[in-house]
Amino acid sequence: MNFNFFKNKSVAIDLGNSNTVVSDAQKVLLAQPSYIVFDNETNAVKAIGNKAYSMFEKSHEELRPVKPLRGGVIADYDSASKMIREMLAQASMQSSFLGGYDHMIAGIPYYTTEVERRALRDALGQFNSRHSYMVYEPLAAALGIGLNIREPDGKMLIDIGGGITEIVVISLSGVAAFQSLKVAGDTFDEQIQDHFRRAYNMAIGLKTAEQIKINVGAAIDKIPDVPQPMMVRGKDLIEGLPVTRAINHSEVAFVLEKSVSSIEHCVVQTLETCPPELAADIYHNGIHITGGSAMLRGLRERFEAKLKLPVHVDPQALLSVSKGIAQTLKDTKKYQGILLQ
Ligand SMILES: Nc1ncnc2c1ncn2[C@@H]1O[C@H](COP(=O)(O)OP(=O)(O)OP(=O)(O)O)[C@@H](O)[C@H]1O
Repeated sequence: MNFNFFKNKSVAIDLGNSNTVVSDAQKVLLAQPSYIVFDNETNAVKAIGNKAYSMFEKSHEELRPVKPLRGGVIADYDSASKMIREMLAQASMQSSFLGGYDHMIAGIPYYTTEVERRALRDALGQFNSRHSYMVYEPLAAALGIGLNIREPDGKMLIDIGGGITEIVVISLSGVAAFQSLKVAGDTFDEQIQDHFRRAYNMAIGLKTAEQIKINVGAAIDKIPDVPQPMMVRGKDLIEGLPVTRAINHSEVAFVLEKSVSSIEHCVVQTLETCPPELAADIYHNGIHITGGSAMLRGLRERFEAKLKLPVHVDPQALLSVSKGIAQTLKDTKKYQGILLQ
């Protein structure tokens, strides 16, 4: 007999704008795009995660693809709840025979309204869990990259995800200064898509725009490892015919300039509003960047040149939040101070 079946399980959920990561205290159980596809007529769930993402922008009227989160928070409650349920099931995190989960901890952006927090709380409430908590994502990310957030030592963390960028100064398990802006990976994709339309009368999908960003995207022109230009396929808006066109990293850097400089501006503002003792710590510790969009080429070099500070990019930028939440699962007593009801 499997005795684990009788033991309550605990689960960490990083419900992101672009990706959802489900883990237990030890390991990642599932990491998939935050997408769900419904049957338009019956409202049944047709696909979630990778499969749903592959159907995006390629479906027909019988299917309804939904991206339930926008700007890092739940925008479509019903779809988000169903997506979480299906993902937990896929991650083999069905509740135990004896009834539900022990702990459920989910990440939430630092800058959220009470209504947005309630949406996540309610989505977790559908499960029978003895304790459910939320934790601010930038604090979880800091834990995930191995920073000691409890000591009286200022640490600046920039989390650039899909829908939101959060810049926080952490000390004594709390946030001493912060800025949040809804400019992140999705904005980059939209700007690339828009550029093709305006400059070349060429329509491309958002998934293609994301591929361009990942393959040849950059935050500056002068980068150490220059990628090969990418051939992009799309549709000519005037003739309606398929066309291809090459794009290189310099052009993408030009397109992303406005968004990247708005993030940079917020980092400067956060440093300006930061108490002097903590600013001195940051000058010593440097800045940590995480979240999937931290992997944009040249971002580190650009921030270092602008801020004259060491900048560390997290090598596991897509997983820092989930690793941090998993750490709080391991010892909920120790982290009680950062767990929100
Ligand atoms: N190599 C890369 N270069 C640039 N961007 C990347 C790269 N890899 C992934 N991304 C982008 O990272 C973003 C997803 O990051 P992440 O999973 O941290 O966000 P999220 O947690 O889902 O979003 P949020 O924190 O806003 O809720 C996407 O926009 C994706 O295109």
